Amino acid sequence: MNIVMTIAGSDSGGGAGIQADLKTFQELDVFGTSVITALTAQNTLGVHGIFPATPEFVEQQLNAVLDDLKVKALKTGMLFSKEIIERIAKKLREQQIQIVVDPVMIAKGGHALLKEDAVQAMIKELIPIATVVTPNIPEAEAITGMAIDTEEDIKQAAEKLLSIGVGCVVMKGGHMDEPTATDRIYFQDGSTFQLKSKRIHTKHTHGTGCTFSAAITAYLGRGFSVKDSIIEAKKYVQSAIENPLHIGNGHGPTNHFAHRFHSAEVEVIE
Ligand SMILES: Nc1ncnc2c1ncn2[C@@H]1O[C@H](COP(=O)(O)OP(=O)(O)OP(=O)(O)O)[C@@H](O)[C@H]1O
Ligand SMILES: Cc1ncc(COP(=O)(O)O)c(N)n1
Repeated sequence: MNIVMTIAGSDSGGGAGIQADLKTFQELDVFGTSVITALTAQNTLGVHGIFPATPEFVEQQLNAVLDDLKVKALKTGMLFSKEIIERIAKKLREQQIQIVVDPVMIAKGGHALLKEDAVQAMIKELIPIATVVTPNIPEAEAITGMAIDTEEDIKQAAEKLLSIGVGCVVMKGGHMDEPTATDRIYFQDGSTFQLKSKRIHTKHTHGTGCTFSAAITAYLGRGFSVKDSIIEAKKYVQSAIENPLHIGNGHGPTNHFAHRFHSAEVEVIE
């Protein structure tokens, strides 16, 4: 059995964070373990409160899992503070685990999930040891300090991220004003490709980023290449967005059952 891990925040509403990650892991046939950085009181309408774990307790969870279980790949999501990032990075530097960093900063409803002073710690400590980083456009802007409006801006921002040391950058296009949902992928060796799918006009996109990065992690844990993991993860998230569950009164969650009966079309452009 392939074991993977998520280091993220809990979403009581079940749509994002740890809950989205573990559902994705289960659906994609890997054994999911978790390190919870913070509890959020949250539903599809927004975040009502955050109760962070102490950095010491985050480290205790991480040690408990890693001392016993052979984790092949892991993802990080909501990390909340610089102290938590520093603890996690110190431990992960000693491990041989493929790391997917989803640099979660702000929830769909606008609530901050990462303290402002933690962005620098993410850049210095975590991104350099990551296999893949998956920023959306606002996150890429916060990390690189540049405004991103055009395709050329996306390429330049990706190059800045690669210069920090990460192996592969997935610039997610969910926030771009484009008729398709296009993700642009850049590798250290200069190779690049795009993943294009139909843009779904829906408000039910709570947890799309979490689901996508968890799916990449699941496929890495199963031994897929980085490129194939990203392609398969895009298919999983596309079918989860195309078949919304229509639950809750706000931004409803992605549908983790969808891939069982619906295979989504994703165009790979080399
Ligand atoms: N409306 C949409 N239709 C189709 N695909 C979408 C749509 N919105 C986002 N995606 C896809 O979902 C994945 C996640 O991208 P997105 O930009 O939503 O991440 P995110 O903003 O980090 O998500 P979250 O807000 O959940 O953290 C990407 O593959 C993106 O292309
Ligand atoms: C615990 C947690 N982690 C991540 C997100 C981001 O997801 P979204 O941007 O869809 O709100 C969230 N809302 N809550």
